[in-house]
Amino acid sequence: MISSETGSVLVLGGARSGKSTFAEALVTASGLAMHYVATGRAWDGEMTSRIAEHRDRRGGEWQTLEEPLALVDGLKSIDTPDRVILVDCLTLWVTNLMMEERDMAAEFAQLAGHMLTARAKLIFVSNEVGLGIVPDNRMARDFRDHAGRLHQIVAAKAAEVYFIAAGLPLKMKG
Ligand SMILES: Nc1nc2c(ncn2[C@@H]2O[C@H](COP(=O)(O)OP(=O)(O)OP(=O)(O)O)[C@@H](O)[C@H]2O)c(=O)[nH]1
Repeated sequence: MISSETGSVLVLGGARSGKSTFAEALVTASGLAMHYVATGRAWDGEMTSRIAEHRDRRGGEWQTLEEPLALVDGLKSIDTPDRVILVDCLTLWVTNLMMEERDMAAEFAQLAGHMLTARAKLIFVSNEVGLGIVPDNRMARDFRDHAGRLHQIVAAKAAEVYFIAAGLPLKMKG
């Protein structure tokens, strides 16, 4: 039997699959105060314009928190039951943790622990990066493995899990 331990949601999909738009719609439908936790960084002009596009789409009703590394601390700082928090996205968080050579298992365990006690509704967006051919460099293989492990941890705790492809959601859990 598939079980869940929290009211959280995980939304997985490929690049430009429509996963962020789908997750944003879940947030809007919740009727709760809308918070966006961005793990991305504007490291170049292209990312800056992608971020600007996201901000325009969200509009002024959202509160945005940028937490490239201290994701759990960020989530704890706004953890009240009247809030829904969209975390976009777990894979960029994994990238940032790897760049800083953090203890991945410890970071993932901390997030899983927070999911069990969170009072806010949590919606996680992440890239499914494990479907292609085996990457030819070690770092990309490690990244793919860390992301896969994190997805399993978060999916096990989540009440609902969706996979998005071509803008269409497939409900996998809940
Ligand atoms: N720093 C920061 N990053 C943001 C903000 N809004 C969005 N982002 C980042 O922008 C990233 C999404 O970029 P895109 O490349 O457009 O998304 P995508 O995954 O290709 O496309 P979708 O599947 O449609 O979501 C997210 O992972 C966020 O971390 C913001 O206000 N500040």
